[in-house]
Amino acid sequence: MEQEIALDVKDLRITYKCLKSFSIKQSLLKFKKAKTEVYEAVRGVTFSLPKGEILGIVGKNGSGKSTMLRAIAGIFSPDSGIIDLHGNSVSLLSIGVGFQKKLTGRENILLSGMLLGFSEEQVRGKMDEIVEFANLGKFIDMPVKTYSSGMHSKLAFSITAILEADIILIDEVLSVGDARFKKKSYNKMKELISNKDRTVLIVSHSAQTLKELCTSILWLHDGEMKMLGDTDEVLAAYDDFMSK
Ligand SMILES: Nc1ncnc2c1ncn2[C@@H]1O[C@H](COP(=O)(O)OP(=O)(O)OP(=O)(O)O)[C@@H](O)[C@H]1O
Repeated sequence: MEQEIALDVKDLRITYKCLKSFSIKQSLLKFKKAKTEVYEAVRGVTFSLPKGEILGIVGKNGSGKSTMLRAIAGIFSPDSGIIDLHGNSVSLLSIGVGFQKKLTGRENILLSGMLLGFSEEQVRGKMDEIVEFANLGKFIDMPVKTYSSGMHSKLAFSITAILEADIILIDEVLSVGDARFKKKSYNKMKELISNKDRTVLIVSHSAQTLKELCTSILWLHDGEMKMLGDTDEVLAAYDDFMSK
C-alpha cells in the first residue's frame, strides 16, 4: 500500500533582503538610496514526508534550518517553490516565535491557538490543560513581558503540545527550561510522536535526541540539501564532517 504523504516541499528558495551597511550622512549628502543585499538562506530544498514520520534536521549554525521551518509554518512566504501541507494543520514550536508581550499568558494561549487555526471554543476547551501543563503559577495571569525566557518557552511548548496539530515543527525547544520541565516536555513530545498519525520535523543539535526520536534525517548545508536518509547513516556522516 502506498504511504500517505503529509508534507511536500519542492525546490524551496528563501532569501533575506538586508540593507547594505551605509553611512546615513553620506547617503543624505549624495542623495543616494541605500542598497539592499540579497542572501539566499534556503536553496532548492526538496523532500516528501509520509504521515507519521519524524524527520530530524541537522546542519551547522546558519545553514537555513529555522528559516525552512518558519516557511513551512507559514510565518513567511518562500521566494519560490512549493510547500504542500495536504490539508494538514501545522504548528511551530520555537523559542523565538512571538507572543503579544502586553497580554497575559492566558490571553496569549487564546490568541496563539486561534492563529494556529483552532476555534475560540476549541482553545477554551483545552485552556485548563494548557495552563496546568505550563505550570506557571500566578504568572499565567500576568503580561508575558514579565516572563523569563524559560517561562516563555514553557508556555509556547504547552500550547503546541496540548493543541496537537497534525504536523508539529520543533525548533531546538527541547533544550530549554529547567530540568523538571525539560523531562516533562521530552516525555510529552514522545507521547505526541507515538501517535502514528502525527508528522514531526525536529531541528536539534543533539545527536542523542535525534537518534532516539527520528525516523530519518535531513542535513542542510549553506541552505542546500547535503544528505537525506537513514538516521544513523546521516548522523554519522554529519558527525564526521563536523569533527574535521
Ligand atoms: N531576519 C534575517 N535577516 C537576514 N538574514 C537572516 C535573517 N534570519 C536568518 N538570516 C540568515 O539566514 C541564514 C540561515 O539562518 P537560520 O536561522 O535559518 O539558520 P539555522 O540553520 O537555523 O542556524 P542555527 O543552527 O544557528 O539556529 C543565516 O546565514 C542567517 O544569518
